[in-house]
Amino acid sequence: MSKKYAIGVDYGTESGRAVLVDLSDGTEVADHVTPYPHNVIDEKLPNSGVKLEYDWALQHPQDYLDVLTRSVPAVVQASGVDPADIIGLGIDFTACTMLPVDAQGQPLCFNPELANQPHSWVKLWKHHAAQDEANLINEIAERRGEDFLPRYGGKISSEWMIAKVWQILNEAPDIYEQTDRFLEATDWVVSQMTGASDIVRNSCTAGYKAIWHKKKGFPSNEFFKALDPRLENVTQTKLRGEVVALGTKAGELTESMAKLMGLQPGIAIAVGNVDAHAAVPGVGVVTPGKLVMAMGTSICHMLLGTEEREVEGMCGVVEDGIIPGYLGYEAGQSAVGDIFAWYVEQGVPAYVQAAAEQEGTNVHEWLERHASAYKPGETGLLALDWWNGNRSVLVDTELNGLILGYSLLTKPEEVYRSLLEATAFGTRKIVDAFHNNGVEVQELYACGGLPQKNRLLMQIYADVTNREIKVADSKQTPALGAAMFGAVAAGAANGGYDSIVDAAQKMARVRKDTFKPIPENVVVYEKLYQEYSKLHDYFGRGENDVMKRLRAIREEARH
Ligand SMILES: Nc1ncnc2c1ncn2[C@@H]1O[C@H](COP(=O)(O)OP(=O)(O)O)[C@@H](O)[C@H]1O
Ligand SMILES: O=C(CO)[C@@H](O)[C@@H](O)COP(=O)(O)O
Repeated sequence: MSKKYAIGVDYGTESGRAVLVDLSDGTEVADHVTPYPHNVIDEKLPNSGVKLEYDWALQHPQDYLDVLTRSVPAVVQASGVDPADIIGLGIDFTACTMLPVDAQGQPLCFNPELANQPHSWVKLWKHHAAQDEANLINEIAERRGEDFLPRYGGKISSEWMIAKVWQILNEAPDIYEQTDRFLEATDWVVSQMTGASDIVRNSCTAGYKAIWHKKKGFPSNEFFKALDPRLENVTQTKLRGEVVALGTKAGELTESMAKLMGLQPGIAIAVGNVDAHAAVPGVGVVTPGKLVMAMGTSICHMLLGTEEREVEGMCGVVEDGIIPGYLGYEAGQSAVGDIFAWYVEQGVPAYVQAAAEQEGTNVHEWLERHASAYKPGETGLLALDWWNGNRSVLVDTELNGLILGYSLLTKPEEVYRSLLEATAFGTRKIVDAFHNNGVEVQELYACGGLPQKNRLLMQIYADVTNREIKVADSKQTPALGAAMFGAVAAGAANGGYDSIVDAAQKMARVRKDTFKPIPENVVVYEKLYQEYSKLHDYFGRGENDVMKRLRAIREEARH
């Protein structure tokens, strides 16, 4: 039998990439990236120019289809593989990235009459403008003693489905009315490939992002009624749809999409998945004790467990949510690479840019090299990593960043180093929260763009957490994981696999080189972490709500 292949498509925040994978050993034969033509829409709507409010982050659904029709043919062509040997395709996505669709499954923003209404567009995961709704969801759920709250670390995030749906209802009831269903973008893109009129939802986003439970389903209608009487039946109406397990075949590729994607019609399309969750088998983790960090613009922390535990501020624990047979735990930091990008774009003096350019390197690399010359603690700086709020463990998007310890001698590379360290302290908070609450963390596994881009960052993470870090050998780990799920959807009988564990065992690899904690650094970072924790609690747990007061003053000033 000839070699068989699957394709994984990873939808990130700014681009989508396709990877064509050899199913015998996981070799990534070809990959191709399509930057989203409209990128993140956070200032004004395309065409109409309608201005967006603060904290909004939208996307254009056509950009997702462009990834399929540009990157997929590109990998098939570059690999020289016969499309007849490509047996399955899986996708993974940022989440909760959601959109309203009509009865035909078409995004409302495709309708020219609705395109000038911000609420008709895709809300990206980092759309944070539904915080008021999230606060009320939490208040009401707590008052009613809803048993789902502990599964989400005590708080439902404004990034998630219910808060976003409610924001649409509150601010654009007409759009809410015209919505047939609210879908995760990952499920919508799958439906576009399978042409299925009955759209299936994947258990991962349903569980982590829409408060769905394998045994209990969604929260009760009474709960939704208590939020808002207009939401009473939302789970039977606009959130309806069969919820199926990861690895399930959602359907088969349609003739028309096959033509556009350069594939054969009828191949297996797996149900959608989330980027971070797909990365777990992608890095070969199929057992507890190993925390996987998908490190990019943000970090998602993924961990398997055998018992349901309550962990402060975790994003969620979902049965079978990552690997069937285990409880999947997720936590996260909503900005990491994004913070470094902010500094490079907004904070670096011209002489650094000029020096980097002259040396033929990019500003990140220049800063990393110069920051590496410092010992832990030597900068005298300490930062709180809340440039995009705090996802875990405080679950509060209204917190902001802070850098302490500036002097007239402070150098840009010192600030950069303090930002790298701040994000490592944020990860340490998460590791401690799991480990101290009975969900063991023995080793760290890293994947995503950052481990390949910044060695200093990775060493700091090993030192701050005092744990060895293994790095994925794959450059595109979520896409590799997605391809594995595509192979599972196809099944062993067709040259794929019958379970994700089988697929991961054959196809995943980590690099030989690992990052090991350096004992003398660990000691200094322990001291700095204690200081970080004090600042974290002071500004983040209500002792001094100055960050929130500043926000309120800013809002007043803007209106
Ligand atoms: N050398 C570097 N060191 C640290 N961060 C970097 C470096 N180069 C780029 N970045 C950051 O990496 C992030 C992109 O990560 P990547 O994993 O490629 O994307 P995504 O999260 O969208 O999948 C950006 O936020 C960017 O600022
Ligand atoms: O929230 C999740 C997963 O639950 C991510 O999709 C979101 O943080 C975006 O991740 P990336 O920064 O694109 O890697």
